[in-house]
Amino acid sequence: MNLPEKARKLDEADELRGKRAAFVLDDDTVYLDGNSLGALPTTVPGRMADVVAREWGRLRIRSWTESGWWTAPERIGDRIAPLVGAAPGQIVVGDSTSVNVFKALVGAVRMAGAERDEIVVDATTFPTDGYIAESAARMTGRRLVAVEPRELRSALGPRTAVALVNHVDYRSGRLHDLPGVTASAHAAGALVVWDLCHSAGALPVGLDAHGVDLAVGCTYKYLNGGPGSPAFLYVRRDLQAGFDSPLPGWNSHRDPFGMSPRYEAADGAPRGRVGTPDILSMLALEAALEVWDEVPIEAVRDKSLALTDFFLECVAAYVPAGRVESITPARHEERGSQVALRRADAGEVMGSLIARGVVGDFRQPDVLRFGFTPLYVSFADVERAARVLAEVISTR
Ligand SMILES: Cc1ncc(COP(=O)(O)O)c(C=O)c1O
Ligand SMILES: Nc1c(O)cccc1C(=O)C[C@H](N)C(=O)O
Repeated sequence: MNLPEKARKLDEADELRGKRAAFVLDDDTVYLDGNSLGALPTTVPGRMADVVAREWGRLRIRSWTESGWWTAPERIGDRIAPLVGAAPGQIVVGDSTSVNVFKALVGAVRMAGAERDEIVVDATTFPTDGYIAESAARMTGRRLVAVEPRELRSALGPRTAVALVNHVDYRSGRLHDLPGVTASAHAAGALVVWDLCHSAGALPVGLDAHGVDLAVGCTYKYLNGGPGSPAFLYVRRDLQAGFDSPLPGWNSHRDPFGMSPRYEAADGAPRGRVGTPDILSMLALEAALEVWDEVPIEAVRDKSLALTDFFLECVAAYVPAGRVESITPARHEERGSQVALRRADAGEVMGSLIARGVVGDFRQPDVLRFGFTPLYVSFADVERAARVLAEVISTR
């Protein structure tokens, strides 16, 4: 069977194929950039029109209560919860991932105790996490220790307050061992904060099952919340009472409208809130999450692995050996939902791919990054992307 035929067969058998119609996409483009900005779900424009015209335009201030604006951060957190394996009441939506990394790290250091004087961060982290961790370490008088992911488990010890780890590496697509690293952190008496930006909505995370302490993630990638949609913060239920937020804004007060000069933290997930939520973005995200109704995250993972396997197969068949090198692990247990190919002229190659309708990312210094969003990427897309990649490379 040739590869286009194989793609057709795989698409016919794909139980998620109907979900593509739930997104605004054009058939001329193969969109492999959902790990940077997810596509627009068809549920969003109508909902936004209603939020603006009726809830804001006509109800105005009444919408904080009558339209459920005030409680949106917790309500939408509960909608994300099953996708990352969390029971309700532990996730709050708001702010950016960067801000939530700060809250989680400083909150964890405060819970860990004074004798634990190190913050460990994975050395390959997405830059914002590293920058924030450095600042959090300076502010809390801790030492920042950057460790290669494969050495993380042995680096955790009696001095570790908290480790901040990316679940999936944004550049290589490597999936880190969340159960193993979490268990090692706990064995060392330390806490762990996971950055789920590249795994939430792409694969099962199992936050509760693995006893994760705190986690953060963005919602504009695999959760399709839109540009700059708010991030989320998970604090495990039994840690919530001890979570002392470094940004105790009035929205996290036990009685915000009491307007008391004395701060008293709210119970539960709302303790992670800060100031007034970004309602328009937040409600766009809520509408976007409707596409997940009746979609098991396990089915998404199965298709994701099938898509990345098929892409690697097509690249191997179409691109002459030695012209690209995959830096994404071949083993399923170590692979997220993207494939990263290394080539010295990756920037120019990605430019040509985009000009031919295959949209991925270039990441410094030499990485072609292709993200596979199982809800709307087809096997035919995958075959076409690999074929166009081979054409572009053959001209260089
Ligand atoms: C792993 C990771 N963390 C954090 C961020 C950024 O977070 P923010 O929402 O603050 O821009 C990204 C992507 O932008 C990311 O890939
Ligand atoms: N957040 C982004 C943005 O505001 C503009 C462009 C790209 C992004 C991204 O999300 C980048 C992404 N985190 C990455 O893994 O490279």
